[in-house]
Amino acid sequence: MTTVTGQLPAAQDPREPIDLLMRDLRCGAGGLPAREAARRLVVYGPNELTRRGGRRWWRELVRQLVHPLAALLWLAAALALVAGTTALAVAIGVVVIVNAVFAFVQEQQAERAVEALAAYLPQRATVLRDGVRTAIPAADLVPGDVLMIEEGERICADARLIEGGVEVDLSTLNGESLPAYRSAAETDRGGPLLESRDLVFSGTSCTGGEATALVYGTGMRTELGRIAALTQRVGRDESPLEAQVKRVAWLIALVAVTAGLAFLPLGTFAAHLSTAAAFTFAIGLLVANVPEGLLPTITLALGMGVRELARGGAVVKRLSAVETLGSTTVICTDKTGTLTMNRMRVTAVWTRPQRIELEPGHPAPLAATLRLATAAARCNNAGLEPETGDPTEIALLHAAADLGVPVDAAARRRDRRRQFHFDPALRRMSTVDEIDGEAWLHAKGAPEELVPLCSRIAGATGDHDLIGADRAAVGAAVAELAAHGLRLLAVAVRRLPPGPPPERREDAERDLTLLGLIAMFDPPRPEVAAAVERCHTAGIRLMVVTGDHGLTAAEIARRVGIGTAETPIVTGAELDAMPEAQLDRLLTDHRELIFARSSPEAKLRIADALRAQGHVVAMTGDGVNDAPALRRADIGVAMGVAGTDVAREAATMILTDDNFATVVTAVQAGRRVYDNVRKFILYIFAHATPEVVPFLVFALSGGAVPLPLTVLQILAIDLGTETLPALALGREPAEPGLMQRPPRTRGQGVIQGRMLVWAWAVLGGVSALLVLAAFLATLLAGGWHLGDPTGPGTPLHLVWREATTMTFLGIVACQIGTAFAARTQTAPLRAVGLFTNRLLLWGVLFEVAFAAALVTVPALRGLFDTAVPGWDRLALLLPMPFVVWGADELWRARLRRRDRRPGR
Ligand SMILES: Nc1ncnc2c1ncn2[C@@H]1O[C@H](COP(=O)(O)OP(=O)(O)OP(=O)(O)O)[C@@H](O)[C@H]1O
Repeated sequence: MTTVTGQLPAAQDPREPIDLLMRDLRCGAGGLPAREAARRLVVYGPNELTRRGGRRWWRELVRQLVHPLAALLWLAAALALVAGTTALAVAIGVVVIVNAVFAFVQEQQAERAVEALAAYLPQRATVLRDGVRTAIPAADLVPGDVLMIEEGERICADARLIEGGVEVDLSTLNGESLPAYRSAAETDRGGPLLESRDLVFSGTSCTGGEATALVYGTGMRTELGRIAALTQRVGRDESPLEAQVKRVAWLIALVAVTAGLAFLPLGTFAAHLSTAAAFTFAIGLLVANVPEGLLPTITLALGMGVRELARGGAVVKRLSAVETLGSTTVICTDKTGTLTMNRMRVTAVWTRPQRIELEPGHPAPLAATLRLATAAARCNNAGLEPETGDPTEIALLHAAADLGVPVDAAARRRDRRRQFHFDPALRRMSTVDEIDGEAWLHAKGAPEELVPLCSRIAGATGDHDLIGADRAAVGAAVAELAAHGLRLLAVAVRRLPPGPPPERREDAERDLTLLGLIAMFDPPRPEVAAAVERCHTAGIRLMVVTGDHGLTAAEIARRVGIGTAETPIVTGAELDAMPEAQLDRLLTDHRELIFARSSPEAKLRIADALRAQGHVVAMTGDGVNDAPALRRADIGVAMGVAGTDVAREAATMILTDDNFATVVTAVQAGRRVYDNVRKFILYIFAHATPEVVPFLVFALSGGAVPLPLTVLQILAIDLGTETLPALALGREPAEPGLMQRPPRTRGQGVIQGRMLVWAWAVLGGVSALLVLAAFLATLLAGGWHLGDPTGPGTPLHLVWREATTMTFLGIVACQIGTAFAARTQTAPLRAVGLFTNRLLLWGVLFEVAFAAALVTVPALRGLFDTAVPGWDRLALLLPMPFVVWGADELWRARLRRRDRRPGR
């Protein structure tokens, strides 16, 4: 190994001859010593892109102050100023600013929730340190490191290949979608750096092959770092929910403006107000009804959803995913590692002369069995001390060791001459190994793939031609073992003719001698059965799409509750031959299906067919080839542990525990967040009726009934007392029955007719009646008669102030009832418990304190035209929340009865 001097490498040309580059980087092919790497890390800094911080947040804040709804409010403030009501103009100005700050904080929080996700998925890289393969966090890579690149990995630094060749997807750097081949054997001295055929770059991914490379640029000193200034911020897409709410917000703003304008003639001609007063009320109506706070509140709720999902093991990349998850109708899941634990154990070894169950005290293996175990240990890339590599191969090594066959990794590496990697499409791999001067091909793979390549089979007395009877025996063994849910591998060998080993796979993997079968068990994850059950009650369909044998998949699926004996098993070959119409029929006729021996293309086809039928599809995958299907599904789900970086990049959601149950939990969380958004929209909408009706009464009575509520009081409700309870509703726990109802249909709006009727007519209607009754009762009790003047200086002015205070406090009281009513959509409140949302209790306390301050603090009293009502009046307020909430309970009970009626 090269000794590293105390000096730091100077800037170098990555295309100079490799020995010069190594000299410049002061490193060798054996990698850096760990201590030198640590020192370089201090000097070069972590291998990360630094954010351009600075004044960005200012821009965000200003954006909140000038967005169209805020502009509308500014206009209202200007009009108020023109109308001579400076206090109102100032109040509106304050409202816009407070709102902007609020929205800014909410959006920042939501954004931070998404950004914090990176911590859940640390990128790792494999390097040689002190000559030993070591996995390190990608952030610790330094120039001079020797990096090992494998298929499916994201390349995390700029590097020069020193061995091997890889296909890389450079699309992040040059937008080119076709993979490029990069090889240590090529050299390019001139031309653009990105096109050099022996260089690979940070931010790209390896889609095939493997290579060793020398890192020369990390962090901001990479090609990606150079263009990072343009791409640093992850784009924030607007979710359909946000787009919908934005549309509704605009619609309501339009209604508010129209209502405000309509009030002008109504106020001046019907209520005989002065133009200035009519203006003031019109502005009040407008300000009260423009739902400027709605959107940031929804963004925050989605952001909180993202954070909560991440804690539960599901990292989503976009806010909108939370919402899509909630409407998932089909989950297409693979089997190994998702439904099962990916903890393989060989249970049986089958050869033509002997079948051994690998239990303690199993019989001594015959020569044929030992030969099979030896081949399986050769054609293997795993290690036992410590356990490294693919769980299938680790299990094979354990079995081989158990049968007394040597499994030493160093010896295996020493004898290996060539390897044909495991190809998920071919479902087999092979190695060429030199044993006692002879070259042998060792192959293992799915029996359907490997047996057709065999012309001979190992028997009790030596090898013989593979005849019909042997094929039948192998077929029977496969069927029998797979029906027990066992995963099967066939193992074969071939003695190669002298000379260099074949270059091409097809030339090597032929004329094989079948040694036998290995059966292994991969236990289902214990939590999966309950998750499957949850899917069943929630009306979510399940499809198993696996690379494994149909019978194995069907048995494992049956054990976790997916499918029955009648569930069709469709193999990859059958699917390939199936016309679209037949596939569509199959998907319509069966709620659950098993797609076995399926290819990544099959996944894509299934996802497309399901989506064309209107389904919202969540699809799991972990390989490089799964990326297109993951992109095409509504929710692509990649595995955080076993998945490749390429799959993770294509996915919308990454499971940090690879567990199917987590997908279901995420769907549940998605449903809950969506529900909660509806809850606070309901709550915010409900106040419109009790706020608008008093104005109408005033206007329609031609001013004979004095104004029951002032503009500033409306502002105090909408932008003061209600804010915290609305936010708290976004944190409601899941409502009972959340996973007992069918998924919502694609395109179903978040705001529906039934909900508006509920908000405006039921909750709002009852509230309006109550507050008007309290207002009129206070006026009448104070000696007022219809038409009596109540303006400043009149004898009844104080009575009117007391009465408006009652309207104001009445609305606050009713909204407390509404908040509790909004907590459930159909279930009775007792089913969720009164005290289960602590935040809401705090919100209500704030609401009461805020309202009390407006009524009791003398300075505020003057501004808001309030007065302290007597105890007898206050007592009128007490039942109000209960009446609103009670009316709502009755309404919900009616809905429950209707939904239960047969035929619904
Ligand atoms: N390391 C390996 N060497 C040779 N053959 C293998 C190896 N791993 C798997 N196979 C064979 O390829 C088949 C498909 O494996 P693949 O990994 O594509 O799917 P799977 O893990 O069985 O299922 P799923 O798609 O549900 O994760 C296996 O059933 C097995 O027969």
